[in-house]
Amino acid sequence: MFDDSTIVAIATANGIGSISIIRLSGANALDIAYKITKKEKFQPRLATLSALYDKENEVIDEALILYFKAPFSFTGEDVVEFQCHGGVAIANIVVNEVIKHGARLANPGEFSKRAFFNNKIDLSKAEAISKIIEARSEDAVKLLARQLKGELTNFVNDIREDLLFMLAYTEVSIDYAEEDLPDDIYEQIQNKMDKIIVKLENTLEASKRREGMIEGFKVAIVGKPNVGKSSLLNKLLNYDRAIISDIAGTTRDTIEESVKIGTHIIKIVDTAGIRNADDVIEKIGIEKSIEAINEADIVISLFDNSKICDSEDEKIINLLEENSHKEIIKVLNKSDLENKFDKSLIEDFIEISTKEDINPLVKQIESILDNNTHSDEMTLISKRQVYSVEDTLHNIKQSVMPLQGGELEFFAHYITEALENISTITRPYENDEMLDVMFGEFCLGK
Ligand SMILES: Nc1nc2c(c(=O)[nH]1)N(C=O)[C@@H](CNc1ccc(C(=O)N[C@@H](CCC(=O)O)C(=O)O)cc1)CN2
Ligand SMILES: Nc1nc2c(ncn2[C@@H]2O[C@H](COP(=O)(O)OP(=O)(O)OP(=O)(O)O)[C@@H](O)[C@H]2O)c(=O)[nH]1
Ligand SMILES: [Mg+2]
Repeated sequence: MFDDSTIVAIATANGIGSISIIRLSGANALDIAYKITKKEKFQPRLATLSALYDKENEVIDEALILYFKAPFSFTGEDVVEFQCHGGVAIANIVVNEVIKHGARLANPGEFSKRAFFNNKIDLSKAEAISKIIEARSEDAVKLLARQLKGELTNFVNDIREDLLFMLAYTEVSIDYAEEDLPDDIYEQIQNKMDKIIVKLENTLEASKRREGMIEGFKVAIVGKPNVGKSSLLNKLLNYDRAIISDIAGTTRDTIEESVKIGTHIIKIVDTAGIRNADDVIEKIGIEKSIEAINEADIVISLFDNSKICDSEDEKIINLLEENSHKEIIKVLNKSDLENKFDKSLIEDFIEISTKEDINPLVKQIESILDNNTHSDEMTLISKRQVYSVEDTLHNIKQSVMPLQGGELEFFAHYITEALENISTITRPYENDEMLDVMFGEFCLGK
């Protein structure tokens, strides 16, 4: 499936740090380590201090050597790690020397790919590793760590077991006479089927709700012109990102920036003001605001507390009602000025001023995100996983009718397809291209 060359890469980040790790994997890893250290033996899994030499016998560094004897390593092959002094210069010299001794530079994700093909990790775990490295919030890390520890693997295995049970039903029905089968076998199948359907639907729904945990939840700030949307964005970011002015229509395009709130990463979207405009550019801006509402996980709807509520505000209140399934936070801004807004028109609002402390709003955002993330529901972490579950669900639903009609061959056909689809989450077969693309997206040295 891949060549058996010995691969090498710097495993640590490219920059200044106290230690750099160079990782080697493959049949020649140990031999190369002997040559570079002039040693004759390494005890597996025991850190050994040694000088490293180049081909001219000059000392490169003093390093810790760690040998993992196959198959008990991350990749399942012989692995040697050189834990050197930090910085990119030493690490590059070591890599070059290792290459001179016959290793080649690893491709992105190649260590993980080998771990996968040697059955050390399945695909769901490989995906978790890849995403954990890029995760920007503690929440994302915790979610991904669960998948790395096998939560999705177990989920897939449970479903596979149930599907196999159902498939076995068709076998026994063919092999045995009707009267030898348990009376309730059909109900048992139907019960299992209903349970799987609910389980898969819940997982898809929970995963959709928690999509933002990895990439960041989207928070859109909307309102009519001049209510202080850009001022709020700047305040949340803690720097002057957007231009602010008292001229209505200052922001014309949407602005998106990431910031951390509590343990969550959010993407804040500042939008153009929503109003009845004739100006073409402004109209586009308004359409984009509506789009931002559609895409957002949380909508912050801003009103000007120093002005009397007008038809433009009402328009926004209507727009919010159309989106009442979303998390909406209604905010009365400019509360430092004389309050003129008719508060009976909206419920559950927060009063703030972007000139002062906006903590009540931040707390509210945090609490919504906490509620959406702090649960142990099974969560899918990639589009690939979502598609597999959707396809599986589809197959199972297709199998219901044939089961009821006693067409057991058709029933078995759909259940077999469901089995294949759910299995692709952990172990896709005959799909080299997809695997190449996937592992190619991993960071170098992983
Ligand atoms: N120095 C170092 N730290 C690291 C890694 C590494 O490769 N090197 N990892 C790289 O991602 C992660 C740890 N993951 C690892 C996973 C499996 C094995 C391993 O040797 N597995 C063997 C033995 C298992 C055991 O002793 O329980 C095996 O699976 O057979 C090593 C690291 C994070 N930290
Ligand atoms: N007194 C007071 N003025 C504010 C407050 N927030 C914003 N402003 C002022 O209101 C004006 C409009 O602020 P922006 O942040 O540009 O408003 P916007 O909603 O982004 O406006 P558009 O981009 O035109 O849609 C500016 O002059 C701000 O300084 C506030 O809490 N109190
Ligand atoms: Mg603005």
